[in-house]
Formats: sequence, structure tokens, C-alpha cells
Amino acid sequence: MELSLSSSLHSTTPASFSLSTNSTSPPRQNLGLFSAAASNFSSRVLLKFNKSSILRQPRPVVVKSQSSSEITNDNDDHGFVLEDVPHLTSFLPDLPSYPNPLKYSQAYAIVKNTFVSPEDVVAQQIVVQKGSPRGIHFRRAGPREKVYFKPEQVRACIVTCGGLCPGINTVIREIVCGLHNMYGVDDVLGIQGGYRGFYSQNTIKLTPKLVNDIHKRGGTCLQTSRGGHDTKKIVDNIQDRGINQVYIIGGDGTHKGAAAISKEVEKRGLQVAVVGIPKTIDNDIAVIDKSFGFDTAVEEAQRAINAAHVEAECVANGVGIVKLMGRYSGFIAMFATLASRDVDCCLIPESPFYLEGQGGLLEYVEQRLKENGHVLIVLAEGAGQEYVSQSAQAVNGTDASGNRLLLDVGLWLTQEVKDHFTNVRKMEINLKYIDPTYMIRAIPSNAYDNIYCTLLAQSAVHGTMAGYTGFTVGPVNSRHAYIPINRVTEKTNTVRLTDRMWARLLASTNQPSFLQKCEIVRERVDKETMEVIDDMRITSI
Ligand SMILES: Nc1ncnc2c1ncn2[C@@H]1O[C@H](COP(=O)(O)OP(=O)(O)O)[C@@H](O)[C@H]1O
Ligand SMILES: O=P(O)(O)OC[C@H]1O[C@](O)(COP(=O)(O)O)[C@@H](O)[C@@H]1O
Ligand SMILES: [Mg+2]
Repeated sequence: MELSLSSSLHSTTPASFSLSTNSTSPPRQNLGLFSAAASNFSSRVLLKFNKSSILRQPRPVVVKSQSSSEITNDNDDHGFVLEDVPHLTSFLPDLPSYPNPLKYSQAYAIVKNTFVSPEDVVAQQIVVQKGSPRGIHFRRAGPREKVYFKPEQVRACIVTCGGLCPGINTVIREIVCGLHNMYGVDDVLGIQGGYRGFYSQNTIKLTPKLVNDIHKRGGTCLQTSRGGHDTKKIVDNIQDRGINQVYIIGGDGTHKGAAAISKEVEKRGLQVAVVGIPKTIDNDIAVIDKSFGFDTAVEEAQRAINAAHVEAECVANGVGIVKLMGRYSGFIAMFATLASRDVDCCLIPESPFYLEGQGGLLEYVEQRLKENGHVLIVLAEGAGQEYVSQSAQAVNGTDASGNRLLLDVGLWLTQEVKDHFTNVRKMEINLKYIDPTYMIRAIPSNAYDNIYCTLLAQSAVHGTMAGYTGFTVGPVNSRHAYIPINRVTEKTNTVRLTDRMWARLLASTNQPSFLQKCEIVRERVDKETMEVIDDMRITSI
């Protein structure tokens, strides 16, 4: 598919363009800014600009649908790529626009640049080499000069899905207050109990007064659930209730559901803007810098780690074990370890480990007991699952959303360490196992996360009012951006063993890297990491 845009990026009216395509989707015209390019919700659509910089040469010439691996630094565009988000005008070309009421708001009227320029983009990579392609960019978040909803016509709804996370209530509060205070929108519905609430529960009317204090409480005032996503029933309900803005707070699973909803909305030709606000305690959402609530969870985890440390250092041969959340990603365990400085060993799902023999965990524990008199291990719940399933009656179940149910690696490790020292080494140890699981996520967000949640909510509100849809919001290199939903669902964010952060942790704890037993490692880590490990081994031989 190849499109030529004929209007300048400076234009504030939707650009018109000519289209030559052999795709099956019908030609669309008169699209909002360049967002027309992203009208195919499911495929990644890239906008390439001619010349070296869009700011110097603000005339897009080619729109291509291709995957990021196909991006080439051809012509003279220096490899600039915009991964744009869909816009309502891509399937509703005659949608009228209106001046943004923020122009007259006390708060925004004095801002030097009240509105985000259509040319403002956020770079995905900020560490680049001279001569390297400029790479992928996302549209910068923020208020636009034109909106595609009259405030009095807006009927918004908010839904929260998946596991809890500190800060959900703050996001709810700030969407309600943002819509009201910035755009004069009063009609906001709360969908209760997650996706299934659309078709199985009544809604509640959310007003600034009602949500005023909710950020002081953990959890979600709307309740949440796993499973129950039925796209057709949900969109029927959106239509029946006359909802035209849908704010969906949730993680990777939730965003897959949001993508399906926004596709169905497009298919039915509804003027409904769908936005996801990324939520997960595990920090496993791709592209964005960090998910909200993560910082709070890491801080709260310190309390469990401190307790385990105190218990361990106050007895002879004290062993503390703390299990933290992290299904597939060990970010909470890694950051909690780095923050604490008391932890001797951190185990995460991404980094395989082994117990017995040279370079194994048990040898290290014994060494630390001899050197220090106590030892502290932090492990993510997803670590070492293969061992637990070998020793326990394996339950290969999933939850209602299809997420794998994990076995308790903390209890398993506790038993293994006890057995080893009592029965094999004939050594007396004092072991304390602390599992603060839900305590780190069922709390209100800290100051940092509260501010972050406010920015996310306001970015989402500006984006939907401006007519964007099928997008998610979040900071990319500290700048808030509008990101196509498929970018956050196609892969999850995990700790990369080849990145510096894991090396920093190893350098801080001085724990073994467990790379000696390469056959264990080989089965678990990704291909790229394995290549690096093989290279290291060859070099060291
Ligand atoms: N592939 C999918 N398509 C549509 N909906 C999904 C999909 N995966 C998960 N969901 C729905 O998203 C919601 C939350 O998903 P879940 O995995 O529990 O949490 P999270 O969004 O935090 O990852 C659930 O209601 C689930 O049914
Ligand atoms: O017991 P629950 O509610 O299913 O939640 C447990 C899981 O939720 C998580 O916090 C992540 O949940 P989400 O995917 O919903 O963000 C995991 O760390 C944990 O395994
Ligand atoms: Mg998830």
C-alpha cells in the first residue's frame, strides 16, 4: 500500500491524499492530520517523510505499511518513521471538527504553546550513532487545536480490567476531572467489574465530586475482573448506551481486548474513540518507559525485604527469602533488589538458575552464611517454575484471561534450602520466608505515581477529544506519546540479560550469573542472549 499526502504538515485541517493500493480495504479520504495512514488498525502503518527533518522539510510524501524490520534508510529521509495512531476521520471522513475549548481555559490560555503541533513527535530511540537511521517515532501526546467532539455530546465510559495496581483510582479520578475541568464534559459512566461489566452490570455515573478522594485508596473503585471479553456484546452495549469515548485501563490482555473493540467500532462505522491506559504491576508493557504503580510497588517491597533482612541478621545462619510479583518479567524483583542493597541474590524468570554443584545457588548461600552469618534471597514468582512443576503435582492451569497459573516457587525454594542444609550439609539454619504478594499492589500510589497517573489520564483525554482512537498513551523517553495499540500487545517487556541493568544488579549483589550450566540457560533465554553467552564462553576459553 502506498499513499501520497498532498497537504502540508502545518495544516490544521485534515489532510487529503491520493491512494494507490492493492489492499482489500476501501480507499479512505480526508483524514485527520496524518492519522489517516493508520486506518488499518491491525497492521503497523508507517509514515515516512522526505528530506532530513520534518521540521525543516514538513512535507510527507510516502506512507507505507510495513513492519519495523523492513524499515530502511533509503532515499534522503534519514530513516525517519512515524508509527501513527488511527483517527476517527479515517472511517468517518465527514466528521466535523471544532475549536478546542482549552483555548479559552484559564489554565491553558497562558501556556506558550497551548496546543501540541501536528509536527511534534517522540523518538523511540534516543541513544543513536552518527549516521544511523532516525528510526521510529510516535505522535506526541497533548491537546490539539481542533477537537472532534462537542463537549455536550460526549458520553464517556471508564472500565478497569486485569489485576490491581497502585494508581488505578488516580487515573479514574483524573479522567473524570480532566474531561470536566478541561473540556466541560459531564457525562462519564463507570463500567463495573471489568469487560464483562459492559453487558452484565449497571453503570455508575462518575462525577468530580464522587471521585474526589478515590486516589487515596488502593484498588479500583469500579472493580475489575479477568476473562469475560466478548467484543460483540461489549460494542452492542457501547452503541445501546450511546457511549462515544471509551477509556480502558488495563495491561497487555486488556489492550488486546481494546484493539478488538476499536476494530469492531470501525467496522460498524461508529463515532467512538477507544483509548487504552497501560496498567500492570509487572512493568511488562512494551514501548513505554515504565508502567504506573510499579514505582509504588518497588517501594512497598522494601518493607518485606527489610523485615526479612532484620530477621536473618538477628539469628545465627539466618536465611531470608522474599517472593515478589512478576509472572513473566522480573522487574519488581530486580528494582527492589537494586534499591535495597541488603539482598544477596535476586532470581527472576528471565535468568535461569540452578541449585546444586559448583556455581549453584546452594553453594552461594553457604558461602554467604560463612562470610556474613546471614543471607537474603529475593525471587520473582515466575522464576524457576520448571523446577517447581517437576517436584510438585504440576497444575498446568490458566486463569479466566488465559494467563498461566504459577506454582509457589517461594515455598519450593524454602523447602530445598532447608533440606540441603539440614540433611546434606548437617548445618543448622534459621530460615524465614516472606510472601508479601498482594500487599505491594493493593495500596494507593505514591507521589511519583500519582503525578504519572495524572499525566496519563490527561493525555488520554486530549487524544480522544482530538479524535484519535485505537491508541494507548505513555511516556517514551520521558515524553508522553500516542502509541498504536498493536505495539504494546505484540510483545511483552522483559528484563534483558544483555542490557546493563541486569549487569548492574549482578555487580551490586555479587551473586553468581549461573551461566556455567549452559544447557539450562539454553532452554530458557532468547536466541539473541544465547548468542552473546556463547560468544562470551568462546572468548573466555
Ligand atoms: N487476546 C485477548 N483478546 C481479547 N480480550 C482479552 C485477550 N486477552 C485478555 N483479554 C481480556 O482482558 C482482560 C484483562 O486481561 P488480563 O490478562 O487478566 O490482565 P491484564 O490486562 O492486566 O494483562 C480480561 O477481561 C480478558 O478477558
Ligand atoms: O491473583 P491475580 O489477581 O490473578 O493476580 C496475580 C498476578 O497479577 C499480576 O500482578 C499481573 O497482573 P496483570 O497482568 O493483570 O497486570 C502478576 O504479577 C500476578 O501473577
Ligand atoms: Mg497481563
